[in-house]
Amino acid sequence: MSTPAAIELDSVTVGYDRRTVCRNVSLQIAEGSFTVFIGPNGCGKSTLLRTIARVLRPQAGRVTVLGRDVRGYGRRQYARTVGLLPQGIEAPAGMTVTDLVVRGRHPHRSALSRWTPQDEQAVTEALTVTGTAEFGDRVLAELSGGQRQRAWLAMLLAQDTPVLLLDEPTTYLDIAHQYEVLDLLADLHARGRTVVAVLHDLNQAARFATDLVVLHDGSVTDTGHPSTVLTPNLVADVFGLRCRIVPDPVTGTPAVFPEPTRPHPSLGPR
Ligand SMILES: Nc1ncnc2c1ncn2[C@@H]1O[C@H](COP(=O)(O)OP(=O)(O)OP(=O)(O)O)[C@@H](O)[C@H]1O
Repeated sequence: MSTPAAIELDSVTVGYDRRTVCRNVSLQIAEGSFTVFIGPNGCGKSTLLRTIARVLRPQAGRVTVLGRDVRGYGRRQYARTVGLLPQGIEAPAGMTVTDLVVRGRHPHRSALSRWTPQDEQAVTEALTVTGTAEFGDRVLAELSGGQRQRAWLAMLLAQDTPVLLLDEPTTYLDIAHQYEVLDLLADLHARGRTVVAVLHDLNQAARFATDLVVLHDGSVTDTGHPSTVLTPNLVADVFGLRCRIVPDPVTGTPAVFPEPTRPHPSLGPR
C-alpha cells in the first residue's frame, strides 16, 4: 500500500491578482516525507508553498492537508497543523528571540489558558536545538541574518506542527549552520513529520530529500526520488546549465558539478 498523502493539490491554479503563476498543478506529498521543491528563480516554488500554507487562495482547484480541504480548518487549528517559515519575514520592532519563540505556542493556547510545562518544554527545546538559547534575550533586529533565521526556525519548532513548510531555510546561514538546519529537518522527518522545503542547492536537496518536486514555468515537470529525478538532461532543460552528475563521495546521492564555460586559470593553457 502506498503512503497516504499529507498534502494534495488537485488541479490548482494560483497567482497574484489577475496574474497566474502556477497553472493546473496536481501533486501529492506523502505523509512523513522530506519533500524539496527545486526549480529556477521565479518558477513558482514560493507561490505553491504559500498556497499550501493558505497565505494564497487558489484561483481554481483544491488543496487538501491530512485528508481535509484546507478551507475547512479554523485559523488556530490550521496553525497547529501546518507551520510556515516564509522568506524575508520581519519581526515586530523590539521583539526578542525568546518572545518570538514563545509566539510559536500561540496556536496551542487560548487567551485565558495558563502557560503550561508543555509550552515551556517546547520553547526550551526549540531554543536549544537551534542554538539560539545563548542569544534568547537579544532583540531580533540586532542579530545577524543567520542568527535571525535560526530564531524564526526556533519559533516554527515551538509551533510543533505535523507539517512544516520552509522557504529557503538555509538562506543567510554559513555552511556549518546550513547542514545543522538540514540535519534538524531530517531529524524531524525521521520522527514522522512531513517536511516540505524550497532549496536552491541541488546537492543539498539530493542529500536530504526523500522526494524532489521539480517546478518549471509554474508547472510540476518531475517528481520522485533524487537519484531518479536529478539527471544532466533535467538540469539542462530546467536550469539551462550543462553539468555532470556524480555520486556524492560522502552519501552516494547525486551531486551536480557544472561544466566550466571557460578554462579555470589554475589549469593553465591547454
Ligand atoms: N506578491 C507578488 N505579486 C505579484 N507577483 C508576484 C508576487 N510574488 C511573486 N510574484 C511573481 O510570481 C512568480 C513566481 O514567484 P515565486 O516567488 O513563487 O518564485 P520562486 O520559484 O519561489 O522564485 P525564487 O527562486 O526566485 O525565490 C514570479 O514571476 C514573481 O515575480
